[in-house]
Amino acid sequence: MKTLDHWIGGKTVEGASGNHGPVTDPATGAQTTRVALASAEDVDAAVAAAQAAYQTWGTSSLAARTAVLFRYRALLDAHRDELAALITAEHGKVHSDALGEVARGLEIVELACGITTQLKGELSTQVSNRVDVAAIRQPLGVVAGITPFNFPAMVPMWMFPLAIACGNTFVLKPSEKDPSPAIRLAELATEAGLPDGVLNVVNGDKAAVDRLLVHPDVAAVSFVGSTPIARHIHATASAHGKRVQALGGAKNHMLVLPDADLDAAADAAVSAAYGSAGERCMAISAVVAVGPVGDELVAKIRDRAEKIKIGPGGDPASEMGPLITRAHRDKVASYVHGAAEQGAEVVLDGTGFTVEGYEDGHWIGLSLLDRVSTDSDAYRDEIFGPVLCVLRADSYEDGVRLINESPFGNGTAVFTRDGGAARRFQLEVQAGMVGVNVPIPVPVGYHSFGGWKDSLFGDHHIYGNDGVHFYTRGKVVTTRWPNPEDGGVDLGFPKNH
Ligand SMILES: NC(=O)c1ccc[n+]([C@@H]2O[C@H](COP(=O)([O-])OP(=O)(O)OC[C@H]3O[C@@H](n4cnc5c(N)ncnc54)[C@H](O)[C@@H]3O)[C@@H](O)[C@H]2O)c1
Repeated sequence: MKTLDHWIGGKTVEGASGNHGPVTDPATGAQTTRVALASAEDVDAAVAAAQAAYQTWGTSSLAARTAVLFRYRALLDAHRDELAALITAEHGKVHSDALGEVARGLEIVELACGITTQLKGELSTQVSNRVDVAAIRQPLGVVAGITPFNFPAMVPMWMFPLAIACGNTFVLKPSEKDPSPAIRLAELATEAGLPDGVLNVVNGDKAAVDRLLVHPDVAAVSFVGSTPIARHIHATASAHGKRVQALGGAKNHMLVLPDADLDAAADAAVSAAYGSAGERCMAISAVVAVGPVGDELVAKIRDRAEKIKIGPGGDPASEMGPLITRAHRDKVASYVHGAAEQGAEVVLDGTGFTVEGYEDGHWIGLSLLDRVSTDSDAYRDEIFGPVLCVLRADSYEDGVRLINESPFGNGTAVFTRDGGAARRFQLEVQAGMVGVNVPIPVPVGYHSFGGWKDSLFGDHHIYGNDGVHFYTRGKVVTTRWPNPEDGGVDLGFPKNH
């Protein structure tokens, strides 16, 4: 069995606590790895390494940082398959989804290479009185990143490449359920020439996070995970004077208007609801069908969903893998059973499903629930599994009201051919990311990623321009140059200008 330790100061470090937790292969249910669970002492060692590295990295040139990031990008590119295999082995998602995850993470590394241009600052020269005003952005120091299990490579890559491009050093605490990709990302960063201590990984659970949140040398915390933990992280780290961005959970809706292309809407609903077994913060988990199209849409979704092949992520024939843990699988199943008791029509029931030869895996099939009550737990809670709820609305207004009543506000989409309705939806819906005729509106390019309401605590979305602002702070330097007789330059404008 593999043992996974911490990565501190550019090398593997065994935990002082000696405590370990299990990592299982979700397809077999068998433990494959024992992962170190950090004590406060281990966290302190990682923060100390990051703080020491910051003394030089924080003032290194933008060109030097960018050069490392370019080399890192090339190394990651060469290790796509290896990283994807690590993801599949511990998370369970199918290899093609794991490759897609690595590709998305790589995009952010590329953005980090380019985004350092935003750090060049602005200068305004008030030549008349020999005053220069320079607005610059500087790094914060040591940043802690705490990440969820569902994108064990991509979410860390949303954070540390940009944070270190901005001159910070980083301590990452990945999910204890699938920690190997994060350790590999750190090893490759060292191989690319990142100085020791700039990126550190402490493995562990709540105890490690508790220490990071109060550590006096941690300047900022980036968190991605569930809403209750995001709320707690934001409150605790803020109370200890840290800058915090905490992205939470979601219940993403898709509004299907009567004029929509129903085949396109059904394709989108199926890929967005059941892709990666629904373990995505951008998964569509509620479709709101407006007017008479509901029955036809449900039939189209059912026909497509029934064809999805479920199996081990490493099998190229599999289109959907298992869930992360057995306990999570059982919880998802209980939502399906509860919805039926609370009046939903169960069109597809994925509970009780198993894969021959892999009976101990964390399997569940696809569930499709129609006419779900807005009071039911299946509708109100984030299920984070392959369960799609369908609701009916009488009108566009009725549908948008329903969506806006959700406490979550991560992503949402509308399917329609009516440009006016689409535009109205973009403006009226309460969510951080909105799609028109697209299943999952994940921003790319220099745009940032983040939600509204209970899907985000803190002011900044992640990566993109918001990321640069989060990982830096502004400083304005005003300089009055000496009098001409002291060697200054006076271009002859009135002295009182
Ligand atoms: N908004 C987004 O961009 C986004 C992206 C991906 C995942 N998510 C959300 O993440 C969740 C799934 O991931 P998860 O189950 O790993 O989330 P989680 O909240 O259980 O765990 C996230 C991280 O917090 C740590 N943690 C857990 N409990 C803690 C506690 N009590 N105190 C301190 N730290 C604690 C975990 O070790 C992990 O590193 C879903 O809710 C999903 O929507 C959100």
